Amino acid sequence: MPDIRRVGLIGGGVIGSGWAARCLLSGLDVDLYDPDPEIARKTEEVLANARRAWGRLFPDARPPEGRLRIVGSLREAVAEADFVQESLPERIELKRRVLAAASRPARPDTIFASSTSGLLPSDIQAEMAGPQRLVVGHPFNPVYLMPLVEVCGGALTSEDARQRAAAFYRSIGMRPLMLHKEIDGFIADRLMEALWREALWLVHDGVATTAEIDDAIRYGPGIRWSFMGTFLIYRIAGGEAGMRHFMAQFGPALKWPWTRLTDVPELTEAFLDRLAAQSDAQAAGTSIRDLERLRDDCLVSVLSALRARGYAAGEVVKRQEETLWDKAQAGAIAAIGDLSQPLRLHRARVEADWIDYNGHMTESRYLYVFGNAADALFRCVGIDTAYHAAGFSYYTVETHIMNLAEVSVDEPIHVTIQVLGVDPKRLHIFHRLYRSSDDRLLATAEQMLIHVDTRLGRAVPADPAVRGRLEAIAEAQKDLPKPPEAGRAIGMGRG
Ligand SMILES: NC(=O)C1=CN([C@@H]2O[C@H](COP(=O)(O)OP(=O)(O)OC[C@H]3O[C@@H](n4cnc5c(N)ncnc54)[C@H](O)[C@@H]3O)[C@@H](O)[C@H]2O)C=CC1
Ligand SMILES: C[N+](C)(C)CC(=O)CC(=O)[O-]
Repeated sequence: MPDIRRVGLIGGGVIGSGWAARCLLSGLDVDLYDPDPEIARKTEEVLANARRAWGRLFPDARPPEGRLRIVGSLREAVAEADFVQESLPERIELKRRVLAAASRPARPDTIFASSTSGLLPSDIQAEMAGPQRLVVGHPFNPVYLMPLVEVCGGALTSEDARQRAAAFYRSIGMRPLMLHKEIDGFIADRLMEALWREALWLVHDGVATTAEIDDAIRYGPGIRWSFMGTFLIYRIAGGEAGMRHFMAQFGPALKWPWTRLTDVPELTEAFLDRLAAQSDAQAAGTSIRDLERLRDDCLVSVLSALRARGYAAGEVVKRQEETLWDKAQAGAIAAIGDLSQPLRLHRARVEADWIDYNGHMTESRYLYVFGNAADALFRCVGIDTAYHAAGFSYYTVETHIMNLAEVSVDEPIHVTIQVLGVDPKRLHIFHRLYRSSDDRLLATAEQMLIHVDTRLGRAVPADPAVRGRLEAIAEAQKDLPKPPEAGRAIGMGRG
């Protein structure tokens, strides 16, 4: 197959512009034909959003962008293209006619793909020159971010065309799902359509509002679906006995009025055997407890990302965290008892996304962990959400980290804090980060923090009660030896 360098796009609406963005950001040239007089502006606007999103997803891994040419005819869009993606309105006669016309001036080896959401490729390819090269490549909105593309051939499509299309999609960072049967709506739209039809009935019957139905998805099963789909999640829900047990428990509900979709398959032994066998193969020998841990880790990742956004389920998690902090903080300093030793206030586990290409915790995560440890100290001396809401906080103005040993994924770690000095506006602390399994010292950090009025943006004295608690710690620790790393400057010495 010749390298795909130039992509022809027919139609540049919601989906066509998404294809343009994915291809251009992957470094490919794009020739786009769309008779809409606003096409240049609309494509540029989508491209700007796509650049923004890719800039966050792949900050340093971006090839030079491809060149976008908005062309004035179908012929120009396909004549030099190595691959053509059609994203016309969902009308079979239009797609059939335009693709037939586009197939003639194109090179005979150019693959054609249709973005159709559910029309059959056999119906689309009928009048093309070289119909064997037409596949459906059904994407998801926004095309520049969603990895899935369903690849479906028609009666005349060659296996070579399906494979070449799949290889192209992989090369631009997508996950092709190869359909074994040509079927209206393919796989994903069939699933979404079932949910959609049920949702419309719920609104129609006055059972729930559109917002309530969306909440039922986004605070609940939608979060799990994003990484495990439905079968693996239900396998876990079947407990140690897996899918067989799940079907025994919930199979009868298929006959109950739980849905408007009442046409359900008979649960014959043969069908149940097939389900259980496919589920076993999917789990590939992973135990139920391991699957539960994988599910939980993915949920934590998704919920943490949403928490950072403070959106949807992330907003609930954020509020819960604040409540937990405030509860944990109440009387925390009294609970410590002995303040005379460095305070062990923060523990964590090295997460998979903290690991860099060297296979150990990446440098920015050291500061992240020390920052979390300082936050734990603040909570323990009375700086809670109300304190922040009143407009007061400590800001870090200087940090010196020394990395002393490596740490790998999943290892438990903890931090101790020694208070080196406190005055009305300043706080001088020293962190030691340990691997908890063997108390190996991994890193140290010295920090200077300033108490600020966050609204005025300037240093002000800390609340007397907060300062009193910090001074009590400093007083209790005054006889501890000064850490040798504290006050150290970076330099080459005499070599
Ligand atoms: N919108 C969505 O969420 C998804 C849509 N799709 C599929 O993608 C295809 C396109 O859908 P959208 O982008 O949503 O539609 P759209 O209406 O946003 O875009 C269609 C574009 O085709 C252009 N067009 C009309 N006649 C044309 C012609 N003769 N030659 C060239 N361009 C022409 C229009 O000016 C318009 O810009 C459909 O087949 C749809 O089923 C697939 C996945 C998701
Ligand atoms: C609504 N839709 C059927 C056009 C949706 C799709 O085909 C895929 C998507 O992006 O949801």
